Amino acid sequence: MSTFSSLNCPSSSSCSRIVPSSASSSLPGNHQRIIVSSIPLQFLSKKASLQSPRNPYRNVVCMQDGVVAATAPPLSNQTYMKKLKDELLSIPTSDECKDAAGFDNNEKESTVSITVVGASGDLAKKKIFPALFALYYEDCLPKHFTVFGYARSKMSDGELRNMVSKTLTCRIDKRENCSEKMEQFLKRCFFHSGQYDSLDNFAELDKKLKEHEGGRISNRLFYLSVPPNIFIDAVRCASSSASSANGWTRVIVEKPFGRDSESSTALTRGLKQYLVEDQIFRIDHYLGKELVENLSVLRFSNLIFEPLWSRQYIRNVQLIFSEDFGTEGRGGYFNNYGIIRDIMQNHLLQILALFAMETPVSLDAEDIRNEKVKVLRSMKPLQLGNVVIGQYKSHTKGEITYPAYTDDKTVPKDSLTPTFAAAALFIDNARWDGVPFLMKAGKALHNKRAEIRVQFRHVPGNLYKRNFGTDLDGATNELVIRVQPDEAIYLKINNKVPGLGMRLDRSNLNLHYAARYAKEIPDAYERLLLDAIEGERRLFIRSDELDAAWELFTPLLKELEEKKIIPEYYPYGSRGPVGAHYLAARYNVRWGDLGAEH
Ligand SMILES: NC(=O)C1=CN([C@@H]2O[C@H](COP(=O)(O)OP(=O)(O)OC[C@H]3O[C@@H](n4cnc5c(N)ncnc54)[C@H](OP(=O)(O)O)[C@@H]3O)[C@@H](O)[C@H]2O)C=CC1
Ligand SMILES: O=C1O[C@H](COP(=O)(O)O)[C@@H](O)[C@H](O)[C@H]1O
Repeated sequence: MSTFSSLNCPSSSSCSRIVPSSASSSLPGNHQRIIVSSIPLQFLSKKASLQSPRNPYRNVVCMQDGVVAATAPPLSNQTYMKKLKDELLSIPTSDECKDAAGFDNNEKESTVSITVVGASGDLAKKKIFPALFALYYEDCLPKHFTVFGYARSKMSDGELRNMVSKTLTCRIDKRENCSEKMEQFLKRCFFHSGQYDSLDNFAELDKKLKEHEGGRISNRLFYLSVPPNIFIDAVRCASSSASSANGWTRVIVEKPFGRDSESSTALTRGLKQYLVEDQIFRIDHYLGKELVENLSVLRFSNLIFEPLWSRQYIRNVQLIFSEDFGTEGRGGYFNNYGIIRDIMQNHLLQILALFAMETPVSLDAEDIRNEKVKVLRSMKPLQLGNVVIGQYKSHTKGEITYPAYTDDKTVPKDSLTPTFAAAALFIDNARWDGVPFLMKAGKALHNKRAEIRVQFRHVPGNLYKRNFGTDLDGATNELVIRVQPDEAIYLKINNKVPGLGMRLDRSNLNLHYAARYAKEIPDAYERLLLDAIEGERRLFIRSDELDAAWELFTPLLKELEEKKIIPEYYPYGSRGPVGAHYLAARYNVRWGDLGAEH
């Protein structure tokens, strides 16, 4: 354990001398600041009156006796520790611990304005406003913040509030002051109607933002929740007419980031005419999901997994996404993209990269993203022969007839767009050579699920071989990380059935989140919005990652379209095309989600 303390500091802002020490010394106002590395937060926070709104990597706690402390994660390098120390020392010594926790030194003088561009749309209503409210409800937003909705639709502030209020919920419903909090939150929400390509309309927005900022340092976050063809216009106008003059300006960009390498490069080039890379936050909401974030913790903070994490012990890895509903309502968008672009090229590939990367130098965003890029660049572009595509067709079950994909009025009757795909990918590096990474994603299947399955090799010279019968594959260990629903991590092991005989069965060592943790899991958008406000880029996609991801998929996507490959049709609500089984069988793999007990 390394402990640091600040010595002889006349005031917090002039504090610059930090020496490693086993104990911290006092600061004016009976406050002390210590940074402790590699100590789980619960040991520090026993006496805590308030824990930082976030995050495991920058925990700042305020203790009742006035001690302000931060934990640094294991693996933190010197640069990270230095940054953390500087940050901690810049926290004002004030009795208002709350203000100090997690926010920057200028909290009292600065504001954050969040503008949701496309505020009248589906994503804004469904995800963005509710996530912002949840952050407010949890006291995670800075003291001075304003939310602006921006869209072409005409709406008054009251109408926006009315629209937003319909989708707000109190995630932690035991709190009594929920409706009061909603009222307070809605009072911070405003609307400005304007065109996405109008410098004047954004200048009007700027004027309104300034009125709310009241002369404080202004930090501005624009969330582009509009169709992709509008991204560049909106960024041009926001950056030219409504950038912050004295604080930061950041832009969250929603997927799709293009539809192939060329269009993605053009989009990046377009954005970079007006923004630098550090201002662009490309969101992939799967990176904000609790169990995806936990992947690195599981792997790098437990001795038992990392030594097994290679071709030596792992037979195959499966990344599975399924939804039990079709593209209802989004057919117009979906038909131009298809499931490979919608889910595989981003969500599943991001999970794969996190899963397979080498240990990063530190938990800094750049170190993690560097490792992810290396994985992506070590992969071979996908071959048509390693892919199966499908499309759902109508199916009648009892009284109910479920529609075919092409029954959607916004989808052409002869559409070949895949709503299902399975693929085998390979990473050409020393750790993963020859290990199939199988992906499967589909809409209108029999269940809704996202999971990672790791199937281990056979036990060499297994003494209990004869107890397993002929199905040796069925007896190998499997680690399942269920991202959703009903989050869980379980490991399938072989176990002796209690009794006088020697019968083995398969059991699960099961970490079931609902049973283990009382706290509800935050929505991915909450985590990502807070990260963007805090300038934490770890969970956002860097442009070179995006380029590498498109390079893997673009040749295949072109070939599918040029050759007009016909998808295998599967009934709505089924387990998908049988072709997916043949693809897996080619690599001696069985899909783990389709077994008798999974
Ligand atoms: N909805 C979802 O679940 C998800 C969406 N996304 C992405 O997020 C972004 C927003 O999605 P979503 O809210 O569904 O999109 P919408 O189609 O609902 O569009 C959002 C808003 O943009 C404006 N708009 C729509 N079409 C046009 C157009 N052709 N020209 C100008 N303005 C238009 C409309 O506002 P107005 O007319 O008032 O200006 C609309 O309310 C998209 O990039 C989408 O791909 C990503 C993941 C999931
Ligand atoms: O990005 C997308 O994700 C959703 C699934 O997200 P989830 O968090 O509900 O699992 C998917 O329905 C949509 O097609 C896709 O664009």
